Amino acid sequence: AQPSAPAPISAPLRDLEYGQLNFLHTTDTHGWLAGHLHEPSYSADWGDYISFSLRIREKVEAKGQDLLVIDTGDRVEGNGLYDSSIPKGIYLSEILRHQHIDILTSGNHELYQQNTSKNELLTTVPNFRGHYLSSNIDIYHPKTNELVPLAPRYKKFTTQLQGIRIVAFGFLFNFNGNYNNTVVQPVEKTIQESWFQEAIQDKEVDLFLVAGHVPAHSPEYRAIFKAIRKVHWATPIQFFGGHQHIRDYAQYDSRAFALASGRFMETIGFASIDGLSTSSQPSVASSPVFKRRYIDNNLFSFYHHTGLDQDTFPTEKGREVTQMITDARSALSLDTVFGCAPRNLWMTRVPYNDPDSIYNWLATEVLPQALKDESRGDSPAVAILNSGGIRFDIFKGEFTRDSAFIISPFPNKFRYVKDVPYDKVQLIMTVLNQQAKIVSTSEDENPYIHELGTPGQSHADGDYEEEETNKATEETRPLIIDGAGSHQAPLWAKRSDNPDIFPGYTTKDDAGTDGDDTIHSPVKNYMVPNCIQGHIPGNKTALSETVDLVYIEFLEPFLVLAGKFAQLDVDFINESEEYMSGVQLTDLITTWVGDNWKCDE
Ligand SMILES: O=c1ccn([C@@H]2O[C@H](COP(=O)(O)O)[C@@H](O)[C@H]2O)c(=O)[nH]1
Repeated sequence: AQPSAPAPISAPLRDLEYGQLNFLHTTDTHGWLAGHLHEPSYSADWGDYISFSLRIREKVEAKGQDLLVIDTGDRVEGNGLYDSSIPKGIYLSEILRHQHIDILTSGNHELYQQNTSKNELLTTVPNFRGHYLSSNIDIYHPKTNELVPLAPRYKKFTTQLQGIRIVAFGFLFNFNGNYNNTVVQPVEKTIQESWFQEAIQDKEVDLFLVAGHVPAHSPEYRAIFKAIRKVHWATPIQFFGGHQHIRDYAQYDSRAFALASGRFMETIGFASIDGLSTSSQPSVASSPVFKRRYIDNNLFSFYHHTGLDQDTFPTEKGREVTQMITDARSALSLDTVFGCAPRNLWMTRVPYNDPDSIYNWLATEVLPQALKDESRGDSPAVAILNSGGIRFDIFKGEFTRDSAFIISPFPNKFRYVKDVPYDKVQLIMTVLNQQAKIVSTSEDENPYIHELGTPGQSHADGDYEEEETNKATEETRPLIIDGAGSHQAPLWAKRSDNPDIFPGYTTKDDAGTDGDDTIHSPVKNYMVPNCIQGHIPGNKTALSETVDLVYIEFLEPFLVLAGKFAQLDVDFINESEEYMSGVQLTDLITTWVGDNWKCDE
């Protein structure tokens, strides 16, 4: 773990249930390779994960079993380790490559910016040659401008020890927010292509392995499942997915399961299958048995599952990578302090209009006080942000350069159109928040396009409180211990009634409620709107009838549609101009923090 990471806390654990074939899975790591430096439950780093997978490999191979390591994308955007370097990702790419990954795929975040996908093609794909798969993404090659697959479409291989014959694919969900140097083909169309149909005709297959940046429960995975089942009524299928930032496990039939392993290096997913045929034993009598476990990413869990301790667990490679991360964080000055947060500010743990909501803080303090384009004189403005652009909580204590990128990693600037009737702005807000389907930018029924809000909640089941004004009660508020001095406050505390249990993941999935390795008490979450607004009154106290409509540029395609619906006669693309030229939301936040959150001497 990193030198400043908190020590993990002991807790009751469920064991891993190994099988003939075992998997470790990460997804949506978003640059958090240093682990969480304020949360003991997730405080292991990528070096520890490397040691963990090496130790698990030793353990399973000693029993003649196999291990495969999977990563399903969104490795970038979301942490200073990736976003603060110039160019972005130079340290992250080097750190990542030290993990042996058997199958990896691209997420949507690898494709938002031109440089990110270019870096994927020229650096990450070669670093993981033979392992990176891209079944439905093409890229215009930066040198030839020819449209080429980002990586091979699929591969067939056999496992090292048992010779399990696997056909593997690597998909991305039907994403259409990519920069125009890449092309994402819808999954449903891709599976009609001849290469896919030929790949699934193979009769010498013991397992289909579908890795992808695709939710475990999704129309895309159902389509792939159906396509394979048309040809193979009984061959086991193991899907690995992601994108929604949740722990999830979907059962498609008794021989097809999908695992999603959370977000931000909080979770190491584990899956196993027993009862598979192999090249030397092509038919098996029994049905395969599938298992899953979500491991909290910390050393207490890692020691427990490997049966090792602080002396015997670390590997040389793991230690080296931990040091690489420390060096990179130092070179990037990620611990530079901009100010000290006087309290915790939450994304979804309190209602969004609560004084402790990060969105309330942005709407009532940061936007009104820091967003001002001098060239607009006294003109009042209403500024709109999508809540999904904010990615993490702020903990009481030091607010660092790393915190800024963790909260707001995207290089999004502000734009505005002038003289918009205030009532039209409010109508647009209603459309964005309540009529998500209307602002779908796709002709097709696309279940992800309206993800203006925070990733997990657009697909939340019963875990989110709908009632926005509902106040969290004492016992449902996360239990906090204030950090000493100006240090950040850790996000945990043991409960006095049950000293072994503290708040964390309590996952419900298609296999039940016993998936998490660590037994936790639940944390309550509240729905937040897709978009929030801040009022910038200028020198006037009351809002006049027309305002500057200021918006974060990510919202533009959605505003075009919402504007039409609100019968606002504005051409957002051609009539808008930059507001506070060159300033990004991240800059606005850091400036406000520097001006307002002084640290006590
Ligand atoms: O420039 C950007 C890019 C993305 N967003 C927000 O992020 C989600 C997608 O993130 P996932 O991790 O893939 O869920 C997107 O829907 C936006 O809400 C952004 O605000 N700005």
